[in-house]
Order: sequence, then structure tokens, then C-alpha cells
Amino acid sequence: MLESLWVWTLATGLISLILYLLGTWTHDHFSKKNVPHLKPVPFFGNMGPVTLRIASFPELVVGWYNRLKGNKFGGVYEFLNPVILLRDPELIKMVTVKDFEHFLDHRAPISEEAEPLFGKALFNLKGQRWKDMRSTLSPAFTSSKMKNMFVLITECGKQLTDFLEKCIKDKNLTIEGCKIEREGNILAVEMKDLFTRYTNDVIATSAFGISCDSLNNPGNEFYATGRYVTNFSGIRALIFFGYMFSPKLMKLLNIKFISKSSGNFFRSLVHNTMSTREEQGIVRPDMIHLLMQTKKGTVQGDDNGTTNVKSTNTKWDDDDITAQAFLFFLAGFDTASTLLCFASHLLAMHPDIQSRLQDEIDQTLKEDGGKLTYEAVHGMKYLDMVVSETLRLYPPAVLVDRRCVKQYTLPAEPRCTLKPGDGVYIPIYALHHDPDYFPDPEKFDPERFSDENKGNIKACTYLPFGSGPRNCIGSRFALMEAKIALVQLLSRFNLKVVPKTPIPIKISKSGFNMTIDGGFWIGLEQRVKNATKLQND
Ligand code: HEM
Repeated sequence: MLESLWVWTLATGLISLILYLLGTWTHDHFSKKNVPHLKPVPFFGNMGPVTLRIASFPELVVGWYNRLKGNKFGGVYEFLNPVILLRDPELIKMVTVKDFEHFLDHRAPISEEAEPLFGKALFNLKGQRWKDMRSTLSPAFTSSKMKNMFVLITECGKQLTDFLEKCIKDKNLTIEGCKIEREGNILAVEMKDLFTRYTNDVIATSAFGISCDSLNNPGNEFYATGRYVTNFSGIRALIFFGYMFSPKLMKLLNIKFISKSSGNFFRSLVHNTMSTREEQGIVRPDMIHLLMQTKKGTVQGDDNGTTNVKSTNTKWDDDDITAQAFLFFLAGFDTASTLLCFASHLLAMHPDIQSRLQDEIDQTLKEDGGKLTYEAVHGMKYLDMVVSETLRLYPPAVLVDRRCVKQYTLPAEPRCTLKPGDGVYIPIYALHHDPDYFPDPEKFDPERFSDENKGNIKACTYLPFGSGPRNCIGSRFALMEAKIALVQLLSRFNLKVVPKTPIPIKISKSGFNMTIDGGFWIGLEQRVKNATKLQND
């Protein structure tokens, strides 16, 4: 009896020791290098609060940033992976811009072998392949290409506002599938549901060349698949954590981030669209057309769309092309709708700002005879200030990373040399909320971005689209898409607080998506004095 107790105690002790060693074997990385760092917890490192849903992702990052105050950089542990968090804007500039060649790649936990649709996409490509693909795709995002897509996006904005008007006017209309409720003359709308349908339709038409109308056809397969693949909460957040913790283990266990059916859905969609267009000689001003040109190496690169044919030596196959279309979808579906949700919430909460913005919209449309043009949208200064301030307060990308590819000594004290494979974090959300850079940081104040004030914003403290050559390739597209929706919405409706509007908002703790608890419920009231009815309507 005594003997078996001993065996049990010994076995338990041994297992605990092995587990402890397994869960901490990298956790002396920073102390050995004398780098200031946060104390890690076995296995979790410094990810515990978000993994256990004690904190939201932005709260976690602000916590790291504040605890490392007084240092230009510091170490944190993403589970077992040591990562350097850059606090100092000068250092961020060095890493992302000046010495960018040392930090070419994202860390990208999901590899090409594990998930080809992820791994082959621009965001995850590494080294020369990334350079080739980036320079091949860049001409697809010039202002002349954006101008061509403007019409497609405006059509989606019109579908959105027509649908809402129909819901308000026709009291007998049953609204199924969408999260919309009637409260007298006001529509209470869950904006995330509404705007993901809009961004879905925008990306469906401009990246895949198909028309969805997800408000009138709420259950369409494109939208359902989009919601699934862009959901980084619940079980999918756990899978993502799994990839962060150990990509090898996830591969070994054959746990996929994208289901086979969703992957096949996108593959056949892109493949069929390309074949149909090839066979029938269809040309449409959208991304799939540009991707087809990319494949042939004939994207026209200059902003006038004339000469300057771009070609690289790299050959891209159908899977490479599908991965880019898929990434545009992934990148555009959630981020742009998040921006629109927070903008609507902030405008409903600040009627004075909303009314000033509506004045600008009405005035601009009046001057242009009610026609919404590319130039008019881009000329609205106050609109730009509101959107910029929304992206400061609630950046859809809370944090971005880089992977060191060439040995690099950070130009700061204490001396820290990064080796190929080492990771760095750029804490976007925390920089945007640092009172040293943005006084009274929780205040929604578009004036920070006025012509007089925006010059005072310190370089590399405002980074909603990242920084340097690896920044967001779709930023112009995203801003145009969001501005079109806001102009169309605010020219026809007032945004109001309703009983279901969560006040104050609480950022969700359930995953990586930047969203809130309770849903973005906002009231829409048709404007009585609809100064200028859009001609494009
Ligand atoms: C408000 C909306 C958006 C936000 C806030 C956003 C933000 C970002 C950020 C922070 C990055 C990483 C940049 C870095 O590491 O420095 C990124 C990368 C990227 N974004 Fe966006 N994005 C948005 C919309 C879009 C849209 C609509 C598209 C495509 C149509 C897009 C395509 C991409 C791609 C392809 C990359 C990877 C670039 C590369 O690695 O070369 N994004 N985005």
C-alpha cells in the first residue's frame, strides 16, 4: 500500500515536472538576454487573460504596453513564443520602414501546407514571393482602378439604403433573415449584420464579379460562407490559438482552420468565373479581372491606365490567384464592416458631429447636382476626419507583427539582437490610446484630424493600416467603401440611440474580432428634410 502511494507520488511529481518544463522551456528567453519583459505563466505565456476570456484582445495589448512603460521595447510571450513588443514610434519606423529588409515577413502561424488558401495569400507570403506578388498586385489598387470600382460599390450602397427605406415605408413587409426590428417610425438595426451584408456584396462584386444582394437574399451561400471564414471567435478562436501555440501540432492533428467545403466553394467560384470570362471574353472593372491579368503578367500599372505593362518572372497558378481573391474577401468583409459599425455607433452617440457631417454631405451633393462621384466622396474633409478618428478609437487590427529575416540589433537600450525567425509586435490599439500621443484618448474628437491639427500627430503613432511597404494594400479600397456607405446612409437617415443600443460599449472578450457585447443596435430614422436625393438613387 505504502509502496504504491510512493509510486503514485513519484509518477505525479515526474509528470508535473515534465509538464512544467514543457510549459516553460522558452520562458527564460528574455531574462537570459537581459531584456525587460512581462512575467509569463506556464503554457499561456502572457496570453492567459484573452485565452481564458478574462480580457478582450485590445485590453490585453494595452495591458502589455502599459506594464512595459518606461522602455522603448519589451518582451512578451505569446504562449511559448517570445515576441518583442515595440513601444517606441521611432523604433517602429526603423523596423517597418527604414530597416524593412530585415523584417520583410509577417509571422503567419498558418502555413501554406496546413491551409493553402491562407498560406499562399499575400498576407502570409514570405521573402521574394511576397515581393513579387505585392508588386504584381499593387497596380490593382491605384486610384484609377478604385475609380473604376466606384460604380460597383455605389450600387451596393444604393441596394443597402433602398432596402432600409423599403423596410421603413412598407409596414407590412416582413423582414426575415436580417437583424432588423421596427420601433414605430424607427428601424432598430444590428449594424454588424447590416454592414457585413454590405461589405460582403461589395467584395462579391468587386473581387469575385458576382452580384449577391445579401439583404434581399439573406441566406445566400456567399454570405453564409463569408461569416463562417471571418469568424475568429468561439471554437475558431481556439483553433487559431492552437496554431499560435504550435502550428506543427495542429498540422499533426489535422485540425483545419477553413472547412473543406468552404475552401472548395471559393476555389470553384474563382475557377468557374475565370473560365467563363476567358471563354466569353468578358471584361468587368473588378479584382478578378485584375487577378486574371496578374496571371498573364499584364496588369497595367500607371495611374492613367495607359502603358507601363507590369510583369514579373514568377508564374502564378489558379491556386495562387484564388488565395488572393480569398484574402481580399477575408480582409475586406470584417474590417470594413467593423469600421462602419463603430462609426455608426459614435455618430448616434454624438448627434452634433452627425449633423455637421450631414451638412457636409448635403452641401457636396447639392453642388454636384445630387450625383455621388468619386471626387465628391474623396473631397469631403469632415467625412475623412470622422472616419480617421473612428479608426483611431477602434482600429479593426489591434496589433500587427513582423518576423525578423536578417539579424538586427534594435537601435535602443538595452542592446537586443534579433535573429531570423524572431518576432516583433506593433501594438496599434495601445498607441492610438496613449495619452502622450492623443490627449484625452477615449474622447471621440474628429478635430484631431483637421488640417490644422493632423500635422501634430507623431509619425508611427497612428497606424490603422499598418506601416511601411508591408502595410494594407487595400486601404484606399476600404476607405472608399466605408465612405460611400456613410454618405448614402446619412443622406437618407438619421442615426439614433435606441433602447437596445449598448451604452457604454464593451469590447467582446470572445475572440480576436474587434466587436462588442450585445450587438451594434442603432436606430435609423428617415430624414424628413432630405435636402438632396442622390441622383444615382
Ligand atoms: C478598414 C478596413 C481595413 C483595415 C483597418 C485593414 C488593416 C490592415 C492591416 C493593419 C494590415 C497589416 C499591415 C501591416 O502589417 O503593416 C493589413 C494588411 C492587408 N490588407 Fe487590409 N485592412 C482593411 C481592409 C482591407 C481590404 C478591403 C482589403 C482588400 C481588398 C485588404 C487587404 C489587405 C492585404 C492583402 C493585406 C496584406 C498586405 C501584405 O502583406 O502585403 N485590407 N490590413
